[in-house]
Amino acid sequence: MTEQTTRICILGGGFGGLYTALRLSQLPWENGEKPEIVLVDQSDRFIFAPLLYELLTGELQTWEIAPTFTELLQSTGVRFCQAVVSGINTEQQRVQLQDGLEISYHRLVLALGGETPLDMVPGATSYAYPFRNISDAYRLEERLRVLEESDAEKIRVAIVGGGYSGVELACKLADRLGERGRLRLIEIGDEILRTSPEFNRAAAKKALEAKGVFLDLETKVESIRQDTISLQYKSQVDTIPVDLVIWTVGTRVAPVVKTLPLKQNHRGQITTTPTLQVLDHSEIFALGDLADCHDAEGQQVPATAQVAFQQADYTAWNIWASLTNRPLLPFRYQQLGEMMALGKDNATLTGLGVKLDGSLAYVARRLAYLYRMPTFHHQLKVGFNWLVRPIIDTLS
Ligand SMILES: Cc1cc2nc3c(=O)[nH]c(=O)nc-3n(C[C@H](O)[C@H](O)[C@H](O)COP(=O)(O)OP(=O)(O)OC[C@H]3O[C@@H](n4cnc5c(N)ncnc54)[C@H](O)[C@@H]3O)c2cc1C
Ligand SMILES: NC(=O)c1ccc[n+]([C@@H]2O[C@H](COP(=O)([O-])OP(=O)(O)OC[C@H]3O[C@@H](n4cnc5c(N)ncnc54)[C@H](OP(=O)(O)O)[C@@H]3O)[C@@H](O)[C@H]2O)c1
Ligand SMILES: C/C(=C\Cc1cc(O)c2ccccc2c1O)CCC[C@H](C)CCC[C@H](C)CCCC(C)C
Repeated sequence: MTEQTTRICILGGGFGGLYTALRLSQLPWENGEKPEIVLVDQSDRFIFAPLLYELLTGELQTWEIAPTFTELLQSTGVRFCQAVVSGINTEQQRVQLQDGLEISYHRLVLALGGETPLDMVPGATSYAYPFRNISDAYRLEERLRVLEESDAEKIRVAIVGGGYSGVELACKLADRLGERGRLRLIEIGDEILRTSPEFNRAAAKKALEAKGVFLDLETKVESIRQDTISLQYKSQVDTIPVDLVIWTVGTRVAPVVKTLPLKQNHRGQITTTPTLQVLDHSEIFALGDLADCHDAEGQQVPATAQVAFQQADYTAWNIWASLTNRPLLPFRYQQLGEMMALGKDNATLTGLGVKLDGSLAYVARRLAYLYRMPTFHHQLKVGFNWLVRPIIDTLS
């Protein structure tokens, strides 16, 4: 009788899934122990979301922030399968794909991330633009191009959500649109960037003010139409003409995750143990935005790339440990700080005892993200381009 190779199936190739696959491929598997690693994603590209805004300003190109999985997984031994996950039979340990194929697994990694809910107010699904992935960025780019080519004197943009995405988008778009832009940032609370360190919040407020972005605080979006947005402020509703509404509020787990017979919290996130295993299913690991995870100290971890990136190391290690009869490690989250883009030559950074803003923070943020990019080969390609491109641009 032939013994079947152990198969690890990773669903989702974002910060959680891709980095788990890469780490797993680097672990010291002994001869004959090396499992088959399969990474499944609906897209052909990994997306480095923290740098997604830079596509809109032309500062970066698609290949830099969204390399293909084929390129990234070259010579790692990880098999990539481009497919939409439609279900999981947790009893038979089989993943169902939309094209009808099935993949059986010995260990399963759930890392499907989240999506932006557009059904929070009437009209948003039809008229608002989300900003989460490459298709969103391309769709938004196309709308901006049409507006820029129109003969309208002003381009009126409303950005819903004064969190990180809303603030970063507002600053980048203000720089792109220049004098033609009329931007407003709509925030339901009485403060933007509620969870940010004071230094970053102050730098962001200063940048928004300098760029003339109008702040609507304590303001709720009532509804969105093709060319208007209705805003409620202190029980009064105003309807304002707009050319573009961008929706950045909320993260919801994908519908396929909701259908799984696994314990979930009120937001649909899957409950994990500190070792990142799913309750009652020690063969299934969950991480990133879809996981409800309390770390070794009992702290609930936020839904960020920084967290998913760190969880990937633990997930890979714990899968390796579970297959080689070693003890598993509880996830220890290290909050290293946060960085924010505040335009085409401005950023803010608070972390590891360092506080920076302006162009220095801009460069530091770029370097810190270069260091976080997947694979040394991709880092080299991108880093080389960042060094050489300004020289070519100056000469041409
Ligand atoms: C514009 C933007 C900027 C951000 N900036 C930062 C930042 O600066 N710092 C930070 O810490 N966090 C940032 N975040 C948050 C961060 O991107 C997420 O927390 C992080 O990506 C979560 O990682 P994940 O692996 O859970 O999911 P993701 O990285 O979203 O990956 C999920 C993957 O699953 C795939 N997938 C989904 N459903 C299916 C399906 N049914 N079948 C097959 N594949 C599927 C997707 O294609 C995707 O590749 C930002 C988010 C956005 C939108
Ligand atoms: N640079 C970075 O580090 C970075 C960049 C992007 C994303 N991220 C991470 O990715 C995740 C998502 O971030 P995000 O910025 O996209 O979203 P977010 O953090 O959820 O921010 C959304 C903002 O919108 C507000 N809001 C909620 N409902 C609203 C409504 N109906 N109308 C108007 N405003 C409303 C929220 O206010 P309340 O807070 O009062 O609810 C919050 O300020 C977070 O975990 C974040 O840390 C990080
Ligand atoms: C705040 C820092 C890291 C946290 C962090 C934030 C994210 O948004 C992530 C997204 C995705 C994956 C991981 C993370 C993540 O870990 C970085 C702190 C950086 C330090 C404070 C110092 C940075 C030094 C520069 C690299 C060099 C500066 C040179 C300068 C221009 C002279």
